[in-house]
Amino acid sequence: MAPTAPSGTAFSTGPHGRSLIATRDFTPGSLIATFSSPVLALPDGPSMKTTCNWCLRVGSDENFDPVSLKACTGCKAAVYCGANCQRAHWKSGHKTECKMFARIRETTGKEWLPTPVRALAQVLMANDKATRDPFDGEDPLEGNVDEFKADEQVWSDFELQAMAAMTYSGVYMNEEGLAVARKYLCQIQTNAFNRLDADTGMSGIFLDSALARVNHSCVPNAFIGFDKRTATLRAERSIKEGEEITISYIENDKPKSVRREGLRLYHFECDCPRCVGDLDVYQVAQASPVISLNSFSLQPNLSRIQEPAIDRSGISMKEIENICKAVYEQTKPDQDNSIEAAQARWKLCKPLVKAKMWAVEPLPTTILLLATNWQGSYKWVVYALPLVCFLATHCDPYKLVAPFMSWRIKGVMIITKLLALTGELTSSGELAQRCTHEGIVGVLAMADQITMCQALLHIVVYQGSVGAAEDWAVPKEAKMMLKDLESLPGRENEANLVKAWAKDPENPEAKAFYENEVLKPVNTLASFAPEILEDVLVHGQGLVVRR
Ligand SMILES: C[S@@+](CC[C@H](N)C(=O)[O-])C[C@H]1O[C@@H](n2cnc3c(N)ncnc32)[C@H](O)[C@@H]1O
Repeated sequence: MAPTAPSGTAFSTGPHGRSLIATRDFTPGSLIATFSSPVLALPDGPSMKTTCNWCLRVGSDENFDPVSLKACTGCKAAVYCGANCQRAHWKSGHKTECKMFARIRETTGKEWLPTPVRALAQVLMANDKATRDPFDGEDPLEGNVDEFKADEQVWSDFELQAMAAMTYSGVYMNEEGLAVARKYLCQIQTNAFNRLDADTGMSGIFLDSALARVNHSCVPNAFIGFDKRTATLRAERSIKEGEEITISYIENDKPKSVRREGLRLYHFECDCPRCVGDLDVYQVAQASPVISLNSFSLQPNLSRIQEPAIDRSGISMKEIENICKAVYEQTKPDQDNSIEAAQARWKLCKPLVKAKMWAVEPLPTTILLLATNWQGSYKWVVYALPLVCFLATHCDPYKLVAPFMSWRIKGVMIITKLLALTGELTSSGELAQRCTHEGIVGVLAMADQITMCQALLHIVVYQGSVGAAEDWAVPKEAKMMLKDLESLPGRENEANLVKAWAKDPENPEAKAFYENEVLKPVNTLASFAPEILEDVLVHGQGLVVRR
């Protein structure tokens, strides 16, 4: 049973092997296809107890829409958000997997398996065509087996994983069986997507044999989103009929050597324009065909994206690569977001700071980690606001030019939530006690923070409607917050002005209103970020009072 190409697309073959091409035009943000019957869809091993093992919803309290999870009474290892999911998983293979997990607990005391081992065990134990054909059928998944074989370390890791999966699943072990199991692991590694949950950061793997035909580019024209057991493929920019559809398999805003390392297990040398020209994020952004979509965003000044205020003269791509390497060596494996770690990273990033190349990694991640740290701190939370305003105006629009990308939408939502907090602190008179930065206190005292929140929520709702799944939690939450704010008594006038702007943002009056009431305070707050970072990360003595 070979996979079929979704409507609006066709399979083809080209220089990068089999591929998916568009058979009609797609506009930026539009849905190309959904993939709801994956061959494999499972949470990462350690997340097995916190994620529904069928629909992959996360049961965390931090979620906007939390779910309670119940363990399977047989193995107690898999958990589900309801009886329907449990039944569906049972029918699709948990019946045999359940016995396997019970055996594992008896013999090892463990309640989960490493993700590739569990995925492989599921394939080995499956006896349905839908699961076996993608691996063994007429038109099997690419596995790059010979290339994997040439990598001694990976090949011996695969041997261990294959033996574990064969032992746990009770599949008879011999040399031939081991070779087959290793081939399956190569196919899983080559074709399964890391299913990152946009809201919780939890991950797992997702393998669909039609989606697996999509090749990689570091300047892709499409992107994948995940929602429960469904993957959605959307256009990141306009795609014309006949054009190959590409996605990025890795974080494509990193320097070339880091991208290469990320692609190592896919066994090809990327020949996209970003790699061939060794372009940085600013150069890629400058050439982006979706710059104009930013007119309804926090960076509506399109010339800032076309001609960024950076000074590339004092820093080479080689130096950027070296900074990246040094920072990653320091932070791996568990991205430490302490002040001390940020100070060490900041020191390494100094040439990027000097060049004002704020959007070049690892600078934005360094700022983000600090902002995330501060958001959870009573003492520092107010100072997180200038940092997230800075990220949304000076980093994100260059890293991801399309304003409907989930990362950009989330950045705007974080600003909104921090403004909701500072708004309360301002009206209770507490802000000046919580924040010694006179500039921040002054801007917030002058600003109408409710109006700012309303405008930002409109951006979240609109951009969410362009490029996200209808029931993605972030725009859903934004809609509810917007409704609450719009019903505040005595603010009808302000609410109407925001609504008029959201309806017709190009209207000169509406534009002036947005610039004065929203962009000006956001940009002023953002302008404090470099000095705050310098105070904390270089002088390390807390913040000095600034006007
Ligand atoms: C998920 S598969 C994509 C479909 C694949 N081309 C096929 O024929 O099945 C990933 C593999 O496709 C190939 N591939 C993907 N993107 C590529 C690119 N930009 N250049 C060369 N090969 C690529 C590599 O062999 C990679 O390991």
